[in-house]
Amino acid sequence: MEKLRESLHEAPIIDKDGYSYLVHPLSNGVPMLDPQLLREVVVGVTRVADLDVDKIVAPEAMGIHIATALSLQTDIPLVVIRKRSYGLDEEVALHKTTGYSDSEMFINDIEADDDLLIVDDLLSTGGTMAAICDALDDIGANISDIVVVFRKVGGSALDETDYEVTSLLDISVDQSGVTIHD
Ligand SMILES: O=P(O)(O)OC[C@H]1O[C@H](OP(=O)(O)OP(=O)(O)O)[C@H](O)[C@@H]1O
Ligand SMILES: Nc1ncnc2[nH]cnc12
Repeated sequence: MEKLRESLHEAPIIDKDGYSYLVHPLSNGVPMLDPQLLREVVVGVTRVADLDVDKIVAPEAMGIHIATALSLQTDIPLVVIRKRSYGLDEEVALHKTTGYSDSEMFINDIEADDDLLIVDDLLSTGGTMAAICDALDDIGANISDIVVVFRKVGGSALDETDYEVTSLLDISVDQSGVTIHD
């Protein structure tokens, strides 16, 4: 994970009403995402993830490019959990909160008994992932694995659940920069 580590030292931090927010190619699409970095991440995910699944699931927006690259690499189909409703039959809505926002998301085309790998760029409060896991569980899907690129240390909403998250790097973020926790 050499490129991933290096990239964190160059990443700007912005203040979102007192919340230190990492601006990183994988988490924001800016600054420019180097294909070699994306490749390193996809290889990293394939090494740790359970790939014996029916579908890769990624939340809009910044899980999408990671999950797309992973889908191309593994031939596993991809479902995106969207921030907009399509009003399709069986669409499931969920409410998610992060450290700086509050919004709805919508799940389509996940069925009971689907085996799923959930992929996202970053886990912070865990508000997004916990809401997604609850909704997928209500549908009756089986969450086989959850992999994120970055996990902010210090505890998350997932700690109170049975779901385990694997991260490529554990980090903390404050105004002075990013610390990697090995
Ligand atoms: O653990 P949490 O506190 O829930 O934060 C993690 C979530 O926050 C970011 O998404 P965001 O909602 O900012 O949307 P984006 O992907 O469109 O940037 C990130 O991509 C994760 O999905
Ligand atoms: N890019 C980011 N940096 C820090 N915390 C976050 N929580 C969600 N996205 C984040």
